Amino acid sequence: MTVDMNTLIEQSKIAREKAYVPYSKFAVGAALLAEDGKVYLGCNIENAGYSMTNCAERTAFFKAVSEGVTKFKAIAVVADTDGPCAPCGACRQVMSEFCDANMPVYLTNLKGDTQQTTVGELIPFAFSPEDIDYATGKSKL
Ligand SMILES: O=c1ccn([C@H]2C[C@H](O)[C@@H](CO)O2)c(=O)[nH]1
Ligand SMILES: [Zn+2]
Repeated sequence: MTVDMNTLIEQSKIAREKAYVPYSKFAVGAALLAEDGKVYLGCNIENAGYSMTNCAERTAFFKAVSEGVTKFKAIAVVADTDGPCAPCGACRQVMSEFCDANMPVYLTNLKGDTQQTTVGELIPFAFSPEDIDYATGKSKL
């Protein structure tokens, strides 16, 4: 069974319910569809040392990658925002590490506004693994 956009968005709302956000109270959920059809859920996890906070999107990616899953087909992100919730720069960089530029990203909110974009649109001209020359440790750019 393939997971469609609406199912992935519903899953992201379920993920959001687990958000640990005592400081910002801004709960975010993400649902990441892996190539094999499995969905990895992520929520944001805050910390009294604010900078240790992990976003919902990266939680989902790190759960999958830590289980050996590194290929993905789509991700949905949801928050209680006026417009569709946009991922931060750190999450865009992580997306660019593991996803093709044309991978769909569904940005949504609790009201149901949905904006479909792609990883490449969110992070054009990304620094990627191909930019590093591992023989010399220097950038190829
Ligand atoms: O796309 C986003 C944007 C923000 N946050 C989290 C980080 C922090 O916990 C809270 C406020 O920035 O929202 C996410 O999880 N994903
Ligand atoms: Zn983020």
